[in-house]
Amino acid sequence: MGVEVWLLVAGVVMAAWAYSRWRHSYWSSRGVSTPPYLPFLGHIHKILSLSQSRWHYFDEVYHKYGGSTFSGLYELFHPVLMIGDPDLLKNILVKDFDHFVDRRKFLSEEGSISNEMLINLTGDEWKTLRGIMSPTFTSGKMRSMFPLMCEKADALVSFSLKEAANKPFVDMKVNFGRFAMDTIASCAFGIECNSFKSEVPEFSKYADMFFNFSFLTIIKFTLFNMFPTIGNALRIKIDSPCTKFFSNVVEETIAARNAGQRRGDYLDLLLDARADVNHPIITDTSIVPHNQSTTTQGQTAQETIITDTSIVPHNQSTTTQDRTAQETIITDTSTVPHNQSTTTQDRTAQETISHDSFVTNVNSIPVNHSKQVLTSKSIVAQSVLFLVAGYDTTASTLAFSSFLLAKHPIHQQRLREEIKQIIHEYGDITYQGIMEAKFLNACLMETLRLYPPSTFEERQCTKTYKIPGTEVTLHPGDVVTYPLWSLHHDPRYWPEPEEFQPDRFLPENKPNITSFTHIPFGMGPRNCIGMRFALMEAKVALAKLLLAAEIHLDKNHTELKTGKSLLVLRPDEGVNLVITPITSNTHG
Ligand code: HEM
Repeated sequence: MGVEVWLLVAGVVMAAWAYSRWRHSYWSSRGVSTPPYLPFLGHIHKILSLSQSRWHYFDEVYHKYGGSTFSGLYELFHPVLMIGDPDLLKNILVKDFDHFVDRRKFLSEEGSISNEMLINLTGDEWKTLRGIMSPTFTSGKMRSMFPLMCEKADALVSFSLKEAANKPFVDMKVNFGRFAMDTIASCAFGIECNSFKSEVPEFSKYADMFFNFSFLTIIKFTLFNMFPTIGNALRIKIDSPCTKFFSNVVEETIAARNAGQRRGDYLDLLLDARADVNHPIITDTSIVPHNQSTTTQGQTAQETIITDTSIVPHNQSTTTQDRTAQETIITDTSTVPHNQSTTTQDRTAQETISHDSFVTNVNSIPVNHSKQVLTSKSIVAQSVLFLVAGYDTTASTLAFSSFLLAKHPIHQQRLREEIKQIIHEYGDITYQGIMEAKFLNACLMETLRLYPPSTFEERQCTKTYKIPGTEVTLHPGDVVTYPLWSLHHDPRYWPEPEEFQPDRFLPENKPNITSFTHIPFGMGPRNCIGMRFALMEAKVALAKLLLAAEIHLDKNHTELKTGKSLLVLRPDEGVNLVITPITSNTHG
């Protein structure tokens, strides 16, 4: 090769290197420090590492590179800001939410229903859909789903006891998975998947696929999202076969509903939004709770929503429609202040899910009613999302909590005593009793602190935003990530952070908790929409299980392994427990 060619190659390399340096000066030019990074790659090799889960790398950034306040990262050239300061998070997730309404879109191939799921929607589309879906999770709806949850929990207990009679230990992760799937399918869609009746439950098998990301899938996914046009041109497929399976199930169920079988459940809410938003149809209101203010059987879905939102004070001056929109949104933010007029159990519901007492400015997130019409595809998308989003998260939470309670028999016995006390008071496991069970709530909160299924979350900046108290300005498109796992394990907020100490979450100790350091469901108007549902079903399952059996660690499975799954936190090798039935003599 001639000298000219070498010079040309050297010139191209230097220009590329200078370009990379320029792109990677995004954070330093704004006064934000960054962990060491590689030219061109930035931090992507760390974020997508095969040898280390993402939350472990984030924890390193949090502790070593300023992430506990904020630290700049690059996914190739794309800037991502990690924010670990609870006060700043409060601003981003709640106070200045209107600058961070969106999450980064994670696209799948063109035409995929994943692109239409709530989790992926942005701006007005998200607001409208969230407003439609939220009424599924009001306290009234939870109360009406309670008997179904109890039925599924009974099935879980008898199945687990039967297994325990024939095996030295039972993998409770698998059984909680069956329970979570049966509960969601039954409560939201009236589908009976009978997971306890088959050796390999079909629904759980497909839902598992959704979460078993191989490294190749993550690479394909990342590249596709960085270069969607190329991804589509190359016809890269990201959707897992599970999406097709669940779509078919939902489509069949919708066909049955169209033929007249209505239940007033989640699916009907979506179908009503498709049918005619001003005159929604509820032909069978059996699942809708009876309320004092309910007048006629044929009341509209919107009226039903209003009667459900008993935890929110009604603003006399708003019109019915406005009130519905506001209440719909208020009820799903865990930041609503306690109100004098709320009933005991509703207040407990709020306390269960929040230690924060400041207001989200819901008026800043208006809902446009005229657009509340869903396409059939969107309905299928939200239904599939419901099935998969609530499955692994809830099953893992239950598996982790059962492991921790087996490891700490004193807490297990204390919890059992609390449940017996509730039965003594209410005659049975009731909605109200469960809502008032403080130690049960504390055990779940502490489990979610130690093992949050989602270890980090994101928001995308939608309007130019100066981070309060700094000179740093974020621009539309910048991504903010918050390290849930690190906040939950930070010894500054949680003394002896690795210890299972449920008492931290008892009402008398809640003043010691720093706001925004325990956020397993996220926070603010875009928090987890299924939080109440997940907590209620987890509480019912734990209560029923501990009442019927003692759980112990198996001697060969005393350690919990996590970290194989690179994105979500779950027990890698199940949770194998020895289950000993409690006879009726020892029961009372
Ligand atoms: C223990 C169980 C669960 C945990 C720990 C959990 C956690 C989370 C977290 C951390 C987020 C993101 C919040 C944020 O960005 O601030 C989220 C969002 C979401 N979750 Fe859950 N979740 C659970 C159960 C459920 C259930 C049962 C459902 C459905 C019934 C569900 C449906 C969703 C949906 C649809 C979103 C997206 C909300 C939106 O973008 O508006 N989750 N969840």
